[in-house]
Amino acid sequence: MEGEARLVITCPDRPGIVAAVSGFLFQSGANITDLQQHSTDPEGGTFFMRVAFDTAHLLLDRKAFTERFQEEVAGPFRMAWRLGLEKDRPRVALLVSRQAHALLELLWRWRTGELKAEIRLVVSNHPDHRDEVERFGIPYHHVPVEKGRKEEAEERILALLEEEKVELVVLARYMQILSPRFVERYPMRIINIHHSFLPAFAGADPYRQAYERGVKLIGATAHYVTEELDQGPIIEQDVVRVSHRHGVAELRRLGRELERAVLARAVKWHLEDRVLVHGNRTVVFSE
Ligand SMILES: Nc1nc2c(c(=O)[nH]1)N[C@@H](CN(C=O)c1ccc(C(=O)N[C@@H](CCC(=O)O)C(=O)O)cc1)CN2
Repeated sequence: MEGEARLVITCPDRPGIVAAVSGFLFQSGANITDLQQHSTDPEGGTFFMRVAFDTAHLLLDRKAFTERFQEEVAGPFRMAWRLGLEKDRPRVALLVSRQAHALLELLWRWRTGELKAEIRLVVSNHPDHRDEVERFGIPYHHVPVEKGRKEEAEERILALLEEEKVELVVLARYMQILSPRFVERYPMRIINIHHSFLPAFAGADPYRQAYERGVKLIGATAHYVTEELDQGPIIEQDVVRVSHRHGVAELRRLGRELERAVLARAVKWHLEDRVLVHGNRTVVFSE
């Protein structure tokens, strides 16, 4: 629904949370269209909820709604929460290196309206994809990463992200390890597609690792980026069967299909406020 709002909540589990939230929304004249919840342990665990509702009334006074919710519900239940509106368009940057399949998948899904975001720029350490990106009407910034001068390159990228007030960074096969300084600027707001079924084959060239191991499944993993390479909270994964008949090139071809779909689903769910992080795990509320 174009006019939908969603409250996303994390709090200590206890009786009465759903009643308090749904009661508040009822009193506010809102009609709940979807409500999903999860508790890590009803006896003193952590409670997660995503409730979607119409916003006809909310558009009248978003400030008053949020102030009242904080005072009447979030404060008493010690909730961490956020309010997202379907009409919001988070500002997104896409980073890419040589391989463009994941980038182009995101651009196509953005163009068709599936990804409800404002893609403000594409940044790459290679010049290869300028023409394709500019055909989508999106600025392309080539920021080469010279050996031993990664910090300078990151400074340039961070300046571009800040200038565009970027809220989400997507690594669409961007093959540079981000420094702790970069990562801490965007906590749980950098999504990477790793080309293996993590935790198997973290690091570089996972398809060759998979071939040499003789696996019968290969996969792709979309995760939030943390300082530790490929260790961040997993958002989405998928696999495909392979066999002795597949060489490394064929594994890469089959893997690219997975990478495109897995990253697109992860970005879509993040944009729709469906992903909550708890430690190094995620709670993902389904479509
Ligand atoms: N801080 C983080 N940065 C990045 C992560 C991450 O999880 N944390 N994921 C990677 C993506 N990636 C695998 O999915 C990956 C990218 C790059 C490398 C790597 O060894 N890069 C070398 C340079 C290689 C080159 O120049 O071609 C390096 O950065 O020194 C390993 C894994 C993205 N960043």
